[in-house]
Amino acid sequence: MSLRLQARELACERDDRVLFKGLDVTLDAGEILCVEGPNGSGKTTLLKILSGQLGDYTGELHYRGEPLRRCRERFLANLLYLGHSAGVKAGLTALENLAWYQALAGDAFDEAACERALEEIGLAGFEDVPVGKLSAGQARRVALARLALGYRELWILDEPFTAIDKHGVAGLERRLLAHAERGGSVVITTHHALGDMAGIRRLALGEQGHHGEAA
Ligand SMILES: Nc1ncnc2c1ncn2[C@@H]1O[C@H](COP(=O)(O)OP(=O)(O)OP(=O)(O)O)[C@@H](O)[C@H]1O
Repeated sequence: MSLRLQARELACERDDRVLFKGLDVTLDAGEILCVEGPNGSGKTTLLKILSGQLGDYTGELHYRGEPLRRCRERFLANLLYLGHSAGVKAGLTALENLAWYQALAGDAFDEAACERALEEIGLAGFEDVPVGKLSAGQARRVALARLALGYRELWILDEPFTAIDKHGVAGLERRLLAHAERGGSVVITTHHALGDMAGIRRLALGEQGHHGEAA
């Protein structure tokens, strides 16, 4: 398995409070890492650091053995980051949102692929509905449809299960496993208890000791 993402001695403070320090994270191809911890323990902050969105931390971050700052473009081309909020445009339809994502990623608009992604995520028939008129769970599903749009080897997903029903959660868990099986990697935070996902690694932040990594 090739080493994909490696963080060494990461430390981050907010308002003079240490969120974590001495944190080592490694993520190989085919691995799923679940970052756990109570509210405010730094999960979102860590995911933002790992996805190259924050600079105010100390420690080292490497992607495929190279310092991230030296290969940022290649790293971003291989990354799919889904943030805490659904991050969808309320004034655009479900289909237009996916077209927008594709354009942002520098991909050509592929209407058939977008429709397929929406169907896979349970939104067949809602393609032309403005996202502002969808339910919270449906809007989240529009964001999640990006997981089926093109291939990115690294997924960093912040609370992707928010507002998703039981059936949708099971489908998303299957999608994560399938991604790992084909060599993709995932870093995920969730307050949702993940189902029986063999091989998942866990990283505990917060009260368990802010830098303990469990197998
Ligand atoms: N830009 C910022 N400026 C100041 N403090 C911040 C900033 N971003 C986050 N924090 C603080 O850092 C702490 C960790 O926030 P973070 O969002 O990483 O926690 P979390 O573990 O993801 O929480 P939750 O489970 O509630 O989503 C919080 O106390 C938050 O107020």
